[in-house]
Amino acid sequence: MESALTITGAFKRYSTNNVVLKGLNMNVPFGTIYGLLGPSGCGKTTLLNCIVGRVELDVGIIVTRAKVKADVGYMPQDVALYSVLSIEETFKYYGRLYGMTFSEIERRTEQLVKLLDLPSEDRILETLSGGQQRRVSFALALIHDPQLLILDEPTVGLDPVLRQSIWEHLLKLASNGKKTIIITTHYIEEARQAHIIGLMRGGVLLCEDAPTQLMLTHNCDNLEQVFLQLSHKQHNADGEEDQTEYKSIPYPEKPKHKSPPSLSGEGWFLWSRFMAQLIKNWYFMWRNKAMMIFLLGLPLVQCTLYNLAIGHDPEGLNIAVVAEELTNGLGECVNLPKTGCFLNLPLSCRYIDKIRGRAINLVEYNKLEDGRAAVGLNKAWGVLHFAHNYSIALAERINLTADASDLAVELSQLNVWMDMSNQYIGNMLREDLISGYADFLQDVFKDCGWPPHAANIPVRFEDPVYGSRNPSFIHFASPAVIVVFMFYLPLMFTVGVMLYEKMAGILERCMVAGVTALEVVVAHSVVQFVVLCIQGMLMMIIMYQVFDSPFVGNFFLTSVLLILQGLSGMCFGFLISVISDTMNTASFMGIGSFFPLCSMSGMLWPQEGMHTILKSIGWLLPTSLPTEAMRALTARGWGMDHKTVYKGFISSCVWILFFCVMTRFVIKIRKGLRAK
Ligand SMILES: Nc1ncnc2c1ncn2[C@@H]1O[C@H](COP(=O)(O)OP(=O)(O)OP(=O)(O)O)[C@@H](O)[C@H]1O
Repeated sequence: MESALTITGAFKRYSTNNVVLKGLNMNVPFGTIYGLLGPSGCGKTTLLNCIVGRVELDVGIIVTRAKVKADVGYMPQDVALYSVLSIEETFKYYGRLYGMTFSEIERRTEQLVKLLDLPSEDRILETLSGGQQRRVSFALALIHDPQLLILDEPTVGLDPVLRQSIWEHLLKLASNGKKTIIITTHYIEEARQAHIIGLMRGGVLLCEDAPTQLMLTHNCDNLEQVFLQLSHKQHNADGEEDQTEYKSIPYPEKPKHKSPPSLSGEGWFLWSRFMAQLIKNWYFMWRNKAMMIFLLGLPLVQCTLYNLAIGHDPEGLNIAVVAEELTNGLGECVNLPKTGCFLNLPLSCRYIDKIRGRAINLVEYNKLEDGRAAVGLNKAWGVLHFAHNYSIALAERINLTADASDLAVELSQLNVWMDMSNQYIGNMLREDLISGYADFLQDVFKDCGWPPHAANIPVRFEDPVYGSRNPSFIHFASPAVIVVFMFYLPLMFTVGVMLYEKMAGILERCMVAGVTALEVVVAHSVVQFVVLCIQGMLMMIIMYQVFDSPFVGNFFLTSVLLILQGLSGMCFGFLISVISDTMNTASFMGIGSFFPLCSMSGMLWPQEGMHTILKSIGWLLPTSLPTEAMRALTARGWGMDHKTVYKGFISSCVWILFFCVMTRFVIKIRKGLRAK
């Protein structure tokens, strides 16, 4: 009888102590149903995985009439389908993968829904029972009418009537359609309907023959007894010379003749398969509306929160005031003139008036000890102390300048004790108190007819070359915030989607159907590109239109830089997805990389202020140079001819390349490890 598939001398192990296939030989005649029977863990699934190319044999040869992956219909043990897609969408996706037209898919869907008693086509897979999901999975193996069907326990958990109708259909396929079917099942009696039975135990096939012939040869009434008899023989075979056929062959010392994959794909990139991937991605996003809203809403919310929460000067900060020269306290100030050259009146009132504002809230204390205690108890951020004849001493200091007495210099001093435990608040208050003093003194000089500038230190800050006179932290950090978000949002999306497909076995199932890694990556990149363009646009609108961060640069160049940054994050996502096998590992990698990237990329603090060693490597990080380039583009309006700008672009491109090469490298290493 002509062979549809032969396996010779197959060995496969997952580790040195876990040899699963031990020199297995198998012959599946053309146009038959081959029932592969064996106890749990004997290696049936591993064998089927080797046939469809999910797993590589270490040693051995697989020869099959099926030449390309599309000639095979495969139903894995796990459902491995997109649970958020409907039955119809799933059929369309797989149909398109196999190059079927939409009308062919429709016709076939109708037949299969009837045959397998599937629920309505618009039902979402996750709403189906386990048995219904398995039937959808089975239908997908049949959808393109393949010549070789590999079915891993297709009838488990099904109603006996349905099981019978499935077997009848398989028999029809084998006899009328000349299809070859390899099927594993736990129901031994059900397997009697197969044309050939292969009894597998301990990584070898104990025998393969027609079920009736098997029972006849071994003089048994049923297959169960045959299996028991053969299992005993295999168990006792070790010591007996004449029963070598049951012995498992030791794993070869140096596995050498690895056979090439028995099934080839149809090229690295097929437009129809790529389009099928795109359609599936669209269905996936459409069904995951909550995820998409989150992905597009997150940059909006994050940028808005960032602008509302960060960078604004604190307000309502208490400052204690002890003015010994005011016998009736600060209330005295109300009746004093706010302007004019009255050096004999308490000048502390005019200064206090200058600093009183939104940021500073003045709280009066009678004694210096009380004021200082208030700072100690965190009731005030600082205490201002005016001596009892502060104004007289200050007037003497102004009038006599160089001839003023030491006592006058001492008493004209405004003493301040600050709580500097909070760097930003401490520095801001200090700056306000000093600039307020300069303003107050200038006013006095002006009112007395003296040149106001003489009250200042002789340094004049002209209009800044770049930026504003009062730059804010928010303007410093916003380019970095956009760059970091543009890196991490695609990373999250890519890792989420890729790991979901990988962990559910969906990716492998698609690859068995012929999809290539290139098609998966390109289809994902197209979707990701659209998503990241929208995300980037939203962030730019929030940052530069709604909240008015300075933007004096070239919009096109800035957009290109952000897109490159997004692609770099996506490629990092690919790398994390191939390294990690679980969401936990991926989360650790994502979170673990987030903080070093934020702290060392100049987002929170200028790189110039970092430790020398960190400074020498910090610029290498994927967000460092692009952040500087973004600042140069948006705040300085520099172009591509400037080093800071083009270095940002080069950095993003190099990181994209690096992540891609590393991803390829990790895939290769992991493949090598699996093969060992
Ligand atoms: N990816 C893997 N890594 C390591 N060991 C594996 C892997 N896959 C399978 N094994 C081991 O190989 C052996 C055979 O597993 P396999 O799934 O092929 O058996 P099976 O006959 O299909 O069992 P069942 O009928 O329960 O599905 C088992 O001991 C299993 O633990």
